[in-house]
Order: sequence, then structure tokens, then C-alpha cells
Amino acid sequence: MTTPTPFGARLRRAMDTRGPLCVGIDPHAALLADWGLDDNVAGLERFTRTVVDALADRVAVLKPQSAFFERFGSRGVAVLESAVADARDAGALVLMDAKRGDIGSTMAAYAAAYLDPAGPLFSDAVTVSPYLGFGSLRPALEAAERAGSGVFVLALTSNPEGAEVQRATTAGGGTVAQAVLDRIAEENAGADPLGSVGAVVGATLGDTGANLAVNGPLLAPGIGAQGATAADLPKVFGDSARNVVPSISRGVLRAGPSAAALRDAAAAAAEELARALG
Ligand SMILES: O=c1ccn([C@@H]2O[C@H](COP(=O)(O)O)[C@@H](O)[C@H]2O)c(=O)[nH]1
Repeated sequence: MTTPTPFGARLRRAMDTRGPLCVGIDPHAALLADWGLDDNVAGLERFTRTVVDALADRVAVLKPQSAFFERFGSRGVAVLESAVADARDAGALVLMDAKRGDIGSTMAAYAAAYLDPAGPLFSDAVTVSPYLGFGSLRPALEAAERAGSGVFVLALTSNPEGAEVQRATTAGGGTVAQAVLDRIAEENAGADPLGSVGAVVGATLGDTGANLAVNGPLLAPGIGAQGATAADLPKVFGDSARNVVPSISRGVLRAGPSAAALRDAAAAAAEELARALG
């Protein structure tokens, strides 16, 4: 059996060749309406196919938000399965935004869902929540390593409510978020060119005071609809800018339903973000 190329190495290559932009696939009911689509499975299918067809051959990462597919039940999940496969076939890395977190034994089932190459939702990476304890993520970390996939751990989320948990002080005197970041850095120790365990750090946060040197990718949501701009990135990420994967959903999707307009919006965002990240 051949050893798969680790996600971190695949992501670095994609960022170097396509630029670091991640576009989120978030089929909000309001966006379906804006695109002239019905808020049903047929509308979801058309929306998703349009985004994948327009962008999967050019952006480094596509990030479907699982919740928007789950709300349609099994037929919505079937649309998600096709989107993952089609996006990967077209060359994009797929980051499943599912934010799973549970006790270890249940985490193993989530890992089977997203990180087992034989599964219908197998993705290049998945978002997970460490707030049942970082150790509870072990089954996902191990499954990802076996598959050559990645795991993005919520550290400092883009929403204002995150601070009450993430900036709380631990018994050791640091913040909860820093403890998470330190554990991510341990997972990535020695990885070259980039570890496969990422951190989620909102682009909305300004200077967090956190040490973001985790030797892994830093997913930066919050650009566009949540108010952050490319100009905010240097303040948030400082010396870690090279590892930032800036993520935009509505800010690009609002350009649809024209495929050309989606491509133009993604290209304009990519250029602005690349300039800001140096
Ligand atoms: O801290 C986080 C973690 C994840 N997200 C997700 O990213 C997108 C953001 O969508 P926009 O339309 O660009 O605001 C969405 O799927 C969130 O669930 C985040 O925003 N913040």
C-alpha cells in the first residue's frame, strides 16, 4: 500500500500554484432566492453545481458548509456527496466544514464519515471542535494521518461570542485558545513543508495576542459578509501570513449565478488577499 501525500504538503502545493483562497459553498436560503432558485433540493443542487463548475478548477480550497446541505435531509446530503467528489475530481481540495466534536468513541464515527477514503463524504480535510478536550480529537487526527487528510481545529473563531470560551484563562495562566494552538503545534512538529493540522482563526479578530506559529495552515473565515477585509489580515496573522488560507463564502457567492461573475469575484478577492498577505 502506498503512503498518501500528507494534506499539509498537498495544501502548500495548491496554495503555491493556485493562490491561498478558500471559497465556501454556503447555500443560504437568501442566496438561492437571489440566484432565482427555489429553496428546495433542486435549487440546492443547481447552486452547488454552478459553484463547483465555476471554481473547482482554479481555487485551492472549496469549503462546503455541511449545515446548508443537512437541512434538506438525505437528499441534501446526496448533493453534498456529489459536490465533494466533483470538486476533488476538478482539482480543488475539499474542506468539509462540519465542526464535529464529541467523546472519542463518537469522534471515531465522525472520522469514518469524513476521513475514510472509502466513505461517500471523504474529504481532504474537516473542521473539528476541541471543546470536549483536545484529546477527544485523537481518532480524527489518526484517521486523517492514515488517509493523507487534514483536520482544522477551532481555536479563535470569527464570531464575537467565541471569546467568552476561547479567551478564558486556563489553570496554567494562558488562554484556552492558546492551549489549543499549542496542541496543534505539537501535532505538526517536524512537518515539512506544512503540517496537516490547521487552526481556525477569524479574520475579524484584530491582533489576538496569540502565538499562531503552529507550523500548520491557518483558516481565516470572516472576510466579506462578516466585515473583515484583506487589509485586516496582517494585523491578525503577522509573521504567520504565509500559512493563511483566507476563506470567503457569501462575499463571492453573491456574485452568482453567472459562472463568469463568480470566477471574476474569486479572482479579484484572491488578488487582493495575496497582496495583503505579501
Ligand atoms: O470561526 C469561524 C469558523 C467557520 N466559519 C464558517 O465560515 C463560513 C463564513 O461564511 P461567510 O459567508 O464568508 O461569512 C460559514 O460557513 C461559517 O460557518 C466562520 O464563519 N467562522
